[in-house]
Amino acid sequence: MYDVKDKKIVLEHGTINKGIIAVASGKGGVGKSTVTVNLATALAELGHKVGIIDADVRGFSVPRILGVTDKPRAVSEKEIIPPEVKGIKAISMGSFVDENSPVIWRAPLLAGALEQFFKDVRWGEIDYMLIDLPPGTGDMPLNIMQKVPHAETLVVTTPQVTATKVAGRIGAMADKMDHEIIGVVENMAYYRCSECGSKDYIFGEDGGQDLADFMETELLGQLPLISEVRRRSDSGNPIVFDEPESEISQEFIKIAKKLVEREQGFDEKVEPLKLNMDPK
Ligand SMILES: Nc1ncnc2c1ncn2[C@@H]1O[C@H](COP(=O)(O)OP(=O)(O)OP(=O)(O)O)[C@@H](O)[C@H]1O
Repeated sequence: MYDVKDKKIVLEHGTINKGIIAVASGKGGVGKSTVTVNLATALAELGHKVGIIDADVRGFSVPRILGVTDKPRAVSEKEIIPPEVKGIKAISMGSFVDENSPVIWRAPLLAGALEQFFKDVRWGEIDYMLIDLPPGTGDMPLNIMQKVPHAETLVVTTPQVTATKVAGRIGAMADKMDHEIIGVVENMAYYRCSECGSKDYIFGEDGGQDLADFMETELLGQLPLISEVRRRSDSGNPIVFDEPESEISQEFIKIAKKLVEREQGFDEKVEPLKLNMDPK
C-alpha cells in the first residue's frame, strides 16, 4: 500500500512525513470522530499539514464534523483529489455515498476502499495522517491496523467503567498488531458548571487514567463535556478553529503538542503482519 523511504511514508500520490495516528475506541459514541477532527484542526493550528482518512466506513461522520461540502474530484481512474477544509484534506466513504444510505458492503470490500483511500488519493506532502477507525475490536479495525503497520494508536474513552473496560481490549489488539499505543484521551471527562465554574464528574472520575495505567501508556488529556462541541460538530464547525481559546480547544492543542513532541518519522523495518482477518 506504501513504501518507507528516508523515514517518510511514500504513497502513490504523496508523502507522510511525521506520523500516522489511528484513533480507536472500544465502544461507539464516545467521541472518537469528534476527537479525530478536532485533533486534526489542533495540529493544523500548530502549523502542520494534516490528512484524515475516515475509516469508520459504516458509521462515517468526519465530513459532517469537519464541514466538508465539496466532493472528491477524480482526475483519472487512479487519482482522486480530496476535499479540503482549512487546509485539512479528508476522505471518507461519506464523500461517495449519501449520508442517509447504509453502507452494506462486506468487510473485504470495505478494506479495499481503505486501500484506495491510501493509494489513489492525491494527498501531496502531509505531516500527519489521522485515521478514524471503526469502533471496537472487530474485523474492520483489525484489518485496517494490519494494513497500516506504521500507524500508532490513540485510544479515546469516556470515564465510565463500562467504556474503559471495553477500550482496554484495544490494548490487546494493538499489541497483537505490534502497534504502539501513544496514549489515552478521556472525552466527556467532566462538565463544568457555567454558573460557579466547578467540575462535575458526571460519568465518574479517573477512568481515563486507570485505562492509561492498564495499557501502560500516558493519559494525554481530559476533554470536558460541553454542548457547544455537539452543536459545532453537527454544523461542521470544529471548535478548535472557531474558539481556539476555549477550555476544550486548549486541551486539544495540549494533546496535539504532546503528539508533535514525540519522535518523528517512520522505521523502515516494520513488516506488515501476515494474519488473515478477512471473513470468508
Ligand atoms: N466533549 C463532548 N461534549 C459534548 N458532546 C460531545 C463531546 N464529544 C462528542 N460529543 C458528541 O457525542 C456524539 C458522539 O460523538 P462521535 O460521533 O464523535 O462519537 P464516535 O465515538 O466517533 O461514535 P462512533 O464510533 O459510533 O461513530 C456526537 O453527537 C458528538 O457531537
